[in-house]
Amino acid sequence: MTSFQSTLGDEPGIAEELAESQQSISIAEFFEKNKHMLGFDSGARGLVTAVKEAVDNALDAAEEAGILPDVYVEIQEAGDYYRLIVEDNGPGLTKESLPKVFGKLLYGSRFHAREQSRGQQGIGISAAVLYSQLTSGKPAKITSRTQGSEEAEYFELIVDTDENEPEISVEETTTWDRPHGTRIELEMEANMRARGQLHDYIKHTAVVNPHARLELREPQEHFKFERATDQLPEETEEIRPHPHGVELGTVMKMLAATDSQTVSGFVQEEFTRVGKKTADSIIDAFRDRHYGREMRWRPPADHEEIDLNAAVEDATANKGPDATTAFADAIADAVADEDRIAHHELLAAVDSAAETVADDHGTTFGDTVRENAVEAVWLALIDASEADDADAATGADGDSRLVADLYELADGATSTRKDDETIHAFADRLAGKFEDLEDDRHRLTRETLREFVDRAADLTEEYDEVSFGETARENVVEAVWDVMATVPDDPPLVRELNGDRDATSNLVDAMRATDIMAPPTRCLSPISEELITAGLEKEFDADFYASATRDAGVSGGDPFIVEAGIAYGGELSAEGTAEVMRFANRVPLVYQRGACATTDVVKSIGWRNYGLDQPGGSGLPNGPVVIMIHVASTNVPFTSESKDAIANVPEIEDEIELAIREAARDLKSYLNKRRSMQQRRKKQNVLGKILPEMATKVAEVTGRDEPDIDDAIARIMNNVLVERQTKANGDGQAVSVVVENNSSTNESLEITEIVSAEPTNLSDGATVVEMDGEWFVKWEPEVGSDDEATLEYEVPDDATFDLDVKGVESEKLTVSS
Ligand SMILES: Nc1ncnc2c1ncn2[C@@H]1O[C@H](COP(=O)(O)OP(=O)(O)OP(=O)(O)O)[C@@H](O)[C@H]1O
Repeated sequence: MTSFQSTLGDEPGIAEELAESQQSISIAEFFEKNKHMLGFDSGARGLVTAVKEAVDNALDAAEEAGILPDVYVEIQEAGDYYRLIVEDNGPGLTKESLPKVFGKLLYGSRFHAREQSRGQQGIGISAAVLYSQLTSGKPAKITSRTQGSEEAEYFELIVDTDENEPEISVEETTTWDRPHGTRIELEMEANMRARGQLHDYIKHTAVVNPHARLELREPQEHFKFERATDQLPEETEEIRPHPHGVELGTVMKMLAATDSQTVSGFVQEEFTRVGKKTADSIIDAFRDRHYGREMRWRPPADHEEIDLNAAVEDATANKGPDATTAFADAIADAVADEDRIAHHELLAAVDSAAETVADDHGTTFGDTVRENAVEAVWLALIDASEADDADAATGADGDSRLVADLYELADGATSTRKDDETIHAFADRLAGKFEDLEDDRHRLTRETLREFVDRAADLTEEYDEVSFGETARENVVEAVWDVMATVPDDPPLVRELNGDRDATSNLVDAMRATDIMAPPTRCLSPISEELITAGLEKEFDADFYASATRDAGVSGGDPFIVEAGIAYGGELSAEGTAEVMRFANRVPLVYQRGACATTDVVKSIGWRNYGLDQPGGSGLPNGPVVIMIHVASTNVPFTSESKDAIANVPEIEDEIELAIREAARDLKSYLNKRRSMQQRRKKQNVLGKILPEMATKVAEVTGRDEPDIDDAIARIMNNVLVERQTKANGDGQAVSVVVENNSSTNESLEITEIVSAEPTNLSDGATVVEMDGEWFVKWEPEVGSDDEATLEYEVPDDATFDLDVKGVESEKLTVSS
């Protein structure tokens, strides 16, 4: 039976017919259909996204111009629609760029800049315009006034989705009371169901942007967040990409575009943190990959009957006996001086011998003589047998020198469990591979070396019935590669590399393998530990706050910094799981929590280790905790264009984890301390109840005075005891404050006596301040463990006192006055 498919190709013109319906799609048309990708999937969400795009742009623009941002957001009900107005005091937009910014997707100033900014793609605000025109049919109304201009520009426009170009309906100049800035008015089908997310976005934006003034007026509520500081975030600078993490395709593009001619110039010019020395290291690593290394063999030992002098002399003709001997001696000495020697090193030694001897003897040693000498010595090194004593006795040939040399390397690199015979058989096979090499300089890449080792190991396993596992193989490769020499060949020029995928891939590998200083962080603007804590304190009434800012890392050539903060206890809700606050480049992320790398990392941490409750030992911890994470990067890897969630990039996840753990360690010590203080308090309460009863009983039985309970409690609890004693002294009284440190640590205290009369005869170290008829007498004694300090003064008889002690937690302190 003939199938439909098999006849399809026979019909003439069908491919042509199909081809006719193929056409390119404009990016605007694409996003018109796929608005969910940009965060405009519903009316509720669309409104939040539009606010976010406009506010992020306003903050970016003002900061870039060095202006403290002032952003006003208003949402009005407008019949069937909502009207969104966002006004900023930024630098404004020129008449030429304005229509494109709002009426063309993928148009912006940040896509190519390696500098931290909220905006990245050049899609955000034009997508909001697109969403508004799609749902309300109304154009966007934009007013903008640039600094110093008399008038403002006013436009009404939409995105022409066929062309992805702005379609302007109104264009005029107007007056505006703001000296500079931009005002956007969009109408859209929307609702306020995502009010919570909207408030969170504005509130959290205020937390991490304390230099901004933000106002939100919506149909039901009105918020104003005043500036908490006049300090703009440190200005960021654009940087070049870092060599760690740039992709192959990017480097190929960069090679095509660069003005540099050499690879050294290219890496220094186009990348950050690459100077001459680093460029040299990159080029060495590149040579290893591109050209391979040359094997270095051991020079002959004394017991080996290898006469390099004779070899050179035999190979040298017509130079006269003296010059020939001197030439041979110089080469043999140079070889003997090396631990190991590679072919190109031998070449250099022969050249140097030729120059010296030529000067001394007035003869020249041309290329042919030199080549003959190199060949003769090299053959002697790699071809000869090593006649050891045993062989000499039996007259048998020893192993080849290569076998002996490789045997030693392999023996040192493999476990002692492998017997001599196995290693020997392996070395023999590996040496055979070197001998078979077409390149008699014994030059090979690491991959080829690995193939040689694998082949030799496979054969050894097969014929000698022993195992030669992965670790042993890799160790042998490492040991041999280690003694091999990087070749001195010049790297290809940029024009030769350009378009050569394999060679460029070697360069990319070389850049990644080279130790290079972390990228400069002046392109980033982290919030800082201090401001994270301040922000959390402002927002959450907790008992404890911790924060951590990590050093910069690199991902995809872009530097990034991760910061974390934790708030615990206090007024935070103890019910349910921890609240996770996510930020990227100071922008709160309000959607897609479950798809975000930050959430994944928080869930993967064993929070029980840090003193939090975590059912099942994984997932979000329970309790009164807020965990805040900020990822700052010149290019945050979002999971989608709507920039809701950070992708699972391993280097970034590692740093997120380290930042959280750093803050969590502080939380753990706080919780541990709190727990031990709670136990102390419990114990002290019990003692405080039992001891007085016992004291009374003991006094009754013995007929003595009741002992001092405070003293006893302080000693049992290992507390610091501060006790005031007074004694009559003529007209007045002598006061001593005794500090008894029963704890196991040294303590620094701040002790203040507030006295109603002027004190005299103060003991050393006291300071006195009089205020409104009260004298504040202050000492700051350091009291060692098990030590005591006595602070003294005198006052008139009728004086009253008040003792205040600081520097020791209340649970570890007993004050008796
Ligand atoms: N309020 C504003 N004041 C001054 N310039 C602005 C303003 N809004 C936008 N721009 C300029 O317009 C460009 C495009 O903005 P758009 O929101 O489309 O993209 P973006 O912010 O660069 O990136 P993303 O798509 O990630 O939001 C910005 O890069 C910026 O140069």
